[in-house]
Amino acid sequence: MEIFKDLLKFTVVDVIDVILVALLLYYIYKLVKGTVAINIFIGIIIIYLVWRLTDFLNMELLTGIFGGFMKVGIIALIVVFQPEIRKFLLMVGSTNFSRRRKFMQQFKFIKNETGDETNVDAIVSACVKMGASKTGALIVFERNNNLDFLSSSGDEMNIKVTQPIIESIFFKNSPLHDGAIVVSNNVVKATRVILPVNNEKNIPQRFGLRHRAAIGVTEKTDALAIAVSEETGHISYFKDGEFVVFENTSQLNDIIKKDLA
Ligand SMILES: Nc1ncnc2c1ncn2[C@@H]1O[C@H](COP(=O)(O)OP(=O)(O)OP(=O)(O)O)[C@@H](O)[C@H]1O
Repeated sequence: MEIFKDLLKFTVVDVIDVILVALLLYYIYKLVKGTVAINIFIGIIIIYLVWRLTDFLNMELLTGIFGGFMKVGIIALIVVFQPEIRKFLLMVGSTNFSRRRKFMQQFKFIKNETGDETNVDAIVSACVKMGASKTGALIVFERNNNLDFLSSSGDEMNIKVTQPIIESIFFKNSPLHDGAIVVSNNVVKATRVILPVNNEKNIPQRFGLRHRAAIGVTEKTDALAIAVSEETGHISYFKDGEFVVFENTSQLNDIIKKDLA
């Protein structure tokens, strides 16, 4: 009966509390989805639920054991989830709300602040041409995480994306061809950008620093990246620190457009 009485005392603050916890869990799940951390995350949820259950049933010994584990576990969690916590904090701290297209589109009648949609066709066509001429390229698409902290390592630019512009930047004799470019809302924001390199992943030997940089930036932020290999002319697409498989350039076009939507 006590439980029902408590349920009746459910206030608006409790509803908000539950919604916020659900949102938090959703974002944590999104961060660890597809990684080994997902199993640890599920394990922790199970232990937490068992702990609450034993507490509810007044099983003191088990509650003590699980409670003790949960308390010490916090430190272990910080160590185990260090990359995910870093990404989460970055996601919270550098979210560009103006770039939340879907959300902002609801307010289009007020003012269109979302900027132009990135011309993915022009970028993919440029990559195909650069691939054919074995011209190396590294293109990063900014999404919700602000990449200004990376762009500042390169040269600031403010130029609209077109196929010739992308090809000219990466043209071998161009002074801008080294490093990566950052594209946001159809604008090349920066060139010659140095990206964080991933040193851990066991990626095939034939992939060097360009590809490791593409993996690095996409696992540390929510950005997307395309790399064109100077050696093979092959185009690779990266999301969440992983290679994304595609069958042809038209499919690549569709995947990127969907990821940027
Ligand atoms: N951390 C980085 N940030 C941005 N660009 C980088 C970074 N590391 C390397 N690059 C770019 O990648 C270029 C080629 O590097 P590297 O040959 O090691 O890459 P790769 O993955 O083997 O690519 P490729 O198949 O084109 O040779 C560099 O000249 C530089 O322009």
